[in-house]
Amino acid sequence: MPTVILDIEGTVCPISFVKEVLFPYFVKKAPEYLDTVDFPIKPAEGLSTTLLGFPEEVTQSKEALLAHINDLVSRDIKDVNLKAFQGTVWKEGYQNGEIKAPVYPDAIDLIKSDNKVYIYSSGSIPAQVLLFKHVDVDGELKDLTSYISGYFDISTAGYKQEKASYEKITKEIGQQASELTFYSDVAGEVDAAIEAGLKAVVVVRPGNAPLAAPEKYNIIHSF
Ligand SMILES: CSCCC(=O)C(=O)COP(=O)(O)O
Ligand SMILES: [Mg+2]
Repeated sequence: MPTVILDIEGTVCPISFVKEVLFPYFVKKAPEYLDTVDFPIKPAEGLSTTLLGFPEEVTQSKEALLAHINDLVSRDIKDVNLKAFQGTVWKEGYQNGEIKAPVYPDAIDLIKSDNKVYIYSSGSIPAQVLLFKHVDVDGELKDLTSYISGYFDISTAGYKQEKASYEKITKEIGQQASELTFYSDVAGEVDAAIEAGLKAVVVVRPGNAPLAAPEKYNIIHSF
């Protein structure tokens, strides 16, 4: 049974879903969440623990923290604390039906196939699970999590353009690197996976950034 590792944004769902739905939802809701904690933030349970991961100088006031968070979002910085906070906020949107994940039909077919499927995204693992629990299939919500063997994010595996992250994932999965195929829209991620000995394929979807050197890669437009 082949084993595949799938990126999310730009691979199994459109980049526009992340940039035009998930990020704006987070930016709109984040202030309300910050209203639930006292500033300067002190060690406590729940959201405060996540927020204390941000640099100390920005956890002194709501205004400073919001400015920092909005800056990270606008530059699409893959920051562990930001990703954890985003997952917390998106949970509300998925649960109240405002957010549904537009996973490409061919990606749904792959996930439901005989392949062993793992996910590796910069989005936090709780955010990944929410996404695959709330997949929009012709207007109906479907939960695909039972088809997924495991999840990796930047807090568990490391950054996606680093060879060591794929070595760690290979060890966790417990197969030879050469038996694993990683799919991503980002050439730097595919390069890192190949360096670690995995097979890797670039997925080109509508709206993805153009590749600088397409001739270097195995490319697909759908699974
Ligand atoms: C649950 S993924 C949400 C999107 C996100 O925050 C992100 O950073 C996607 O990055 P990817 O590694 O999937 O391209
Ligand atoms: Mg991606």
